[in-house]
Amino acid sequence: MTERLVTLSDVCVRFDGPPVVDHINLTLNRGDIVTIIGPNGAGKTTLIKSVLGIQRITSGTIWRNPQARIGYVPQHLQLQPTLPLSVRRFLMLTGESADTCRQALAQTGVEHLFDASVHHLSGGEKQRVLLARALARSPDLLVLDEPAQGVDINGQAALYDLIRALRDRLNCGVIMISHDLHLVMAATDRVICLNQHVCCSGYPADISTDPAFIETFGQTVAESLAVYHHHHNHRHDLHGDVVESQPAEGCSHHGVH
Ligand SMILES: Nc1ncnc2c1ncn2[C@@H]1O[C@H](COP(=O)(O)OP(=O)(O)OP(=O)(O)O)[C@@H](O)[C@H]1O
Repeated sequence: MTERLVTLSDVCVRFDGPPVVDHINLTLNRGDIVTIIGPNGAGKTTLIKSVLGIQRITSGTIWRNPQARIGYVPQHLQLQPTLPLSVRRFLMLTGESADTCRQALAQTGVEHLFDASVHHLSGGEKQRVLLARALARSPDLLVLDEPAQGVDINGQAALYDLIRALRDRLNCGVIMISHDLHLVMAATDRVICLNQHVCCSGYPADISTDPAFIETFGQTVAESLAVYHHHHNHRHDLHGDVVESQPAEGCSHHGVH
């Protein structure tokens, strides 16, 4: 059975000028992987901060499943460089036990870094440690703001594979922001192309031929993604049964359900 984790209804966020997040409707269910793409300044981070409840919305409503635990990997992590801090201590700041933290680190493939200094991690190691911190809470919903930043291309593919595997293992929902369109096309279930409002949304393969996508990213980018057109036209429920496909939804000011 579909279990709803979060629903945004007609959500707008405005700072001083025009809305940064403009009339967004979105539902995320357990088991979904939804990726938000869009140009710089499109409101992606503001949108996921609204999902988390750390960004006040100007209008609309957000419903969160009260039972759902949320794990968050932020875009930037500011650590005081003069403060000695091991990965173990960093993870235990979540309030979870050393055992739980070590297991979370094992799930992201970097258990050997348990006693390393957080200040000496490579880009890819840091992202895996941040992911482990989010996993330590056994989340029902994982919220990831550019999880593959600072990671080389092979590492990025591995990280997206890991996120999919974690979704399968934990049966959680995932909402993330990504700038790597090729990896998004290959590794996500549903894409939302955001430019303040939802330009288009749907399956990755359908999205790249949507006029609103081409307008946002340009013909060259859209053509370079043509390789993904051999898409899956169905998906499976938790029992492996085929369920109805969802075509891409074009045009502005539309929601994603
Ligand atoms: N607290 C704030 N006060 C004022 N303006 C803000 C605030 N937070 C974000 N903005 C503005 O809202 C717009 C959207 O920012 P946001 O960080 O959501 O974009 P983004 O799509 O995540 O961008 P990027 O891809 O560059 O990370 C930007 O113009 C930004 O300057």
